Amino acid sequence: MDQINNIEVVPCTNSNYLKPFRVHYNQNGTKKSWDFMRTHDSVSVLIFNTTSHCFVLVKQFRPAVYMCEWERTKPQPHETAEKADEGAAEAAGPESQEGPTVPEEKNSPPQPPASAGVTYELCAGLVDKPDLSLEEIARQEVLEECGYDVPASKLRRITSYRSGVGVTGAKQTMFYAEVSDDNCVGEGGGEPQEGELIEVVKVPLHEAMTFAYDESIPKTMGVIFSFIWFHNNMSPKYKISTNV
Ligand SMILES: Nc1nc(=O)c2ncn([C@@H]3O[C@H](COP(=O)(O)OP(=O)(O)O[C@H]4O[C@H](CO)[C@@H](O)[C@H](O)[C@H]4O)[C@@H](O)[C@H]3O)c2[nH]1
Ligand SMILES: [Mg+2]
Repeated sequence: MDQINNIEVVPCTNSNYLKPFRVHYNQNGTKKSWDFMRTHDSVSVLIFNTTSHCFVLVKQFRPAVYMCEWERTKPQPHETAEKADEGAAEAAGPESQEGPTVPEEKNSPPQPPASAGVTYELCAGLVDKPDLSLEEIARQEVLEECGYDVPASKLRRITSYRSGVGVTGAKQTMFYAEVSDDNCVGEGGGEPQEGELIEVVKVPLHEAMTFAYDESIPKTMGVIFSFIWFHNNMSPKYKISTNV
């Protein structure tokens, strides 16, 4: 289990990963504006191991998810005794540009466990290498994060879609990779020099649909969609019956 401590939230003024903007525009004669972030597009890969009949997922600590959980478990302003500060606190908000915020204030509940920020995801990565094809980026992620060496030509494109239409509008392209134990050349786990701490986890095929709809298991939409895609497109080949 990861140890998460010394948390401090500060304004993000300069990032290699996201840039906030405000766009002004006229829509059908009405003046409007919208705040959004520019980020990288991404790829994700549904990996199915034909030796063990398991899906191969990754599990990792996501700071953004953790901070959402923290916010959710914090008492609402009307529940705190600090009525006088309420207006200012509400106007500024923890993520405002006013300066650093340490979430651990008096009256705050104890810090949530690290597990509150850990999610199950498809193997995925940012499209941040302009000279590489999406397939090649996906191939590298499968190797780095999950330890399977599969040629880019064996990746089947499932579809692409917009992730986060309100905030980023970024496109994610999803692939399917069939692997066997023979393709396993390492443990995966991500690039330690990039600070990635990824756990590779297997979900048996016969448990996939229950897993997909179990709300107590935090996961991405990609996991749910791809399991259903497999169910609709590949299940006959693997002769399974699932109860959805
Ligand atoms: N975001 C960020 N902020 C930092 O401050 C920050 N500091 C370092 N990094 C580094 O950026 C790299 C990001 O890793 P990946 O290329 O594997 O991309 P993912 O984070 O897996 O994101 C994909 O998968 C997600 C799940 O399906 C989707 O939601 C995303 O759309 C999709 O891109 C890692 O080396 C990480 O150490 C940061 N990354
Ligand atoms: Mg990744």
